[in-house]
Amino acid sequence: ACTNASVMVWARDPQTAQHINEQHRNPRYLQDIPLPATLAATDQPEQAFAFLQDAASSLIILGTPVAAIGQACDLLLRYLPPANLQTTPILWTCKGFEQESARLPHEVVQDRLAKIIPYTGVLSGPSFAREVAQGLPVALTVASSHECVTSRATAALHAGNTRIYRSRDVVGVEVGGAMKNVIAIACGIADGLALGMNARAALITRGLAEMSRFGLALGGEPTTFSGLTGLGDLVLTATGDLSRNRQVGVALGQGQDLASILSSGMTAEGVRCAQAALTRARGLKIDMPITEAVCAVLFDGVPPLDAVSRLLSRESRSE
Ligand SMILES: NC(=O)C1=CN([C@@H]2O[C@H](COP(=O)(O)OP(=O)(O)OC[C@H]3O[C@@H](n4cnc5c(N)ncnc54)[C@H](OP(=O)(O)O)[C@@H]3O)[C@@H](O)[C@H]2O)C=CC1
Ligand SMILES: O=C(CO)COP(=O)(O)O
Repeated sequence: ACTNASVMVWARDPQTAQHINEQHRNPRYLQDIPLPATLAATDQPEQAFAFLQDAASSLIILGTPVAAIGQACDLLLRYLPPANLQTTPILWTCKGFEQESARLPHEVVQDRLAKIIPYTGVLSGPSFAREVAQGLPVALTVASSHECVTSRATAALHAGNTRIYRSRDVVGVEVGGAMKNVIAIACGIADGLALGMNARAALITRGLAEMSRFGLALGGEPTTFSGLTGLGDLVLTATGDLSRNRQVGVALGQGQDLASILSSGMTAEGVRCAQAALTRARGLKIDMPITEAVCAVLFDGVPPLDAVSRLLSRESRSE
């Protein structure tokens, strides 16, 4: 979707890789969208990394959910050629907190790669995969503490209908990406209950306040939360029907139970990370009423309307 650069996809499923090479479509995701002729796939990590011949101009993007980011790092450590270790930037796209450890993706990556692979960063922002694959306009942020990472990512991805903005605020960008999913579930619940557009606007605005409070406490910068990866992605996910997190919320609001909603195997990172985010926020003494309400509905069997009543019955406060 970005440039005419050659792209090699590593897929863990050999049949998926074969199908991509032969049919130029992904049989599992967005099957209706033809893939560019410059994109090839393999299930062999050695073959994927051998593709990175020009270490100076290559870029690796880890496109897995948060739950697999540690495994993806292990794969890099095992198979990335020595020439690439100190030169090729690694970006990830996942949005959330790790379920068991409540760590942000960069904390997982740092733990695994820091001493061996220095150049890492996060790619985030409002970007439904379907629209990106269709080549529609999109603006994203790449954040890293290394300028060489943001400039390489910009050189590789900023083209045509794709705009790349640069940031140094990895924490703020990751907190925005994680929390917008949780708030999108809350907005979906409100819409599933037909509570109206005023309620949705209130949840987005107070959700942004919640995201910002939490993000600042974790070390993010204030302006990041009004940017693409904060407000931008929050508005997209909370209001756009392509959002899987929003879809989960709508179904809950309409009375379906969580197990049946997730039975298709759909990825909804907000479900996976809401409890971890809450645990981490409590440790920092940050008040997160909307996240608490979402967790109560997801995990404690609280009926959606009761969770809304709890939110509404909170004491009045200054904005
Ligand atoms: N979809 C979207 O619009 C956007 C998603 N994101 C974020 O990016 C991340 C990924 O999202 P998305 O692509 O939608 O998720 P999906 O679950 O739809 O796809 C994830 C991909 O990761 C692969 N994968 C999962 N686990 C592993 C593993 N252990 N080892 C190797 N590969 C693995 C899957 O392989 P397999 O097919 O074999 O299961 C699949 O190809 C999420 O955190 C999401 O929030 C960010 C921006 C937009
Ligand atoms: O992150 C996304 C858009 O930026 C995709 O949102 P969902 O994971 O809710 O589909």
